[in-house]
Amino acid sequence: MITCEGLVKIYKADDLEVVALQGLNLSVKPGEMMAIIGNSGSGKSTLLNILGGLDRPSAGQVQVGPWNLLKVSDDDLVKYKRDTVGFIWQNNARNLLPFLTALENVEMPMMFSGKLDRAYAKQLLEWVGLKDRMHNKLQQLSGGEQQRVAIAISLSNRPQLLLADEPTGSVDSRTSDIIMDIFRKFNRELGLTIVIVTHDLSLAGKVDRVVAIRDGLTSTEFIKRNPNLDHSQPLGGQTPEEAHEAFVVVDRVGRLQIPKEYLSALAIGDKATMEFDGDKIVITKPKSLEEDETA
Ligand SMILES: Nc1ncnc2c1ncn2[C@@H]1O[C@H](COP(=O)(O)OP(=O)(O)OP(=O)(O)O)[C@@H](O)[C@H]1O
Repeated sequence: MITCEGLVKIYKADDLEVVALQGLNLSVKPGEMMAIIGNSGSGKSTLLNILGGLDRPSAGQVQVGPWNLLKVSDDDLVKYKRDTVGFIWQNNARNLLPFLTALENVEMPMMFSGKLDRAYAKQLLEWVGLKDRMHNKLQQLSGGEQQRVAIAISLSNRPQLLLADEPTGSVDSRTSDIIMDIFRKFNRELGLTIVIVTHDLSLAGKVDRVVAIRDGLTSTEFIKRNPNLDHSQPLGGQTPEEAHEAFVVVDRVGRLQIPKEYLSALAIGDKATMEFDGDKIVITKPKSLEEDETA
């Protein structure tokens, strides 16, 4: 569904350049429900905005289904945003209208794209557990309920891909569990591909795969230990390490990222010695640094 190769995003402000993504690789299969985790400033939102067609990449490759998002024309990008992708933000005020009912809010994007389908709008609200509240105005709903309306809206045009930026960032842990269960239901029953961006490690146990981003690059990948695990059983509170098997990401040309804490523990600066030891590769501080530097 998604392939990013060597994805680069540079923001230019006055004379300053910020390299938010520096050659990121990522691949997401159709029907996968995965999370991208990283610290503040690691490039998560930048990646999601590019995948959602809200921002253009600077270089590299980014393909979502049949769409090449580096080369797509502005007109096609509008079609892509309308038909292929659904978006959920942490701050749902961005796509909700408080003076309309939940149902009217879900119908609004359908009207914009000329495909009003009231039965489907009602079905979506029922799926997110708001059957009895669909005629309430948004301002009469709680924050968690509004977030569920936002999920229904994001699916109103039947996208194949759902992108969620910190979807549980401003709700309590019970509501967070409800939202993750709703995502899982849509993933299973509609085959929806879901990419969730978060810095909340407790969401990790609820997805099939977690990709960690560090400094604009994918660094580590966590894959669920038992993919057949019943997803309806809450795994909340588990860290990626507990619920998943961890792998370091090795890109197509053999590059990998060594965690900063490992490098500083061994006082490795900009050079290291690498030895192949039959069945492992050993990375150590250079034995003869001076020799190395004069070479
Ligand atoms: N529009 C912009 N102009 C300039 N720099 C930007 C812009 N958007 C993001 N950046 C910079 O790019 C880097 C990555 O930002 P990004 O928002 O993608 O990180 P993030 O991982 O989503 O962080 P957070 O969790 O805090 O939202 C940061 O250094 C940020 O300051």
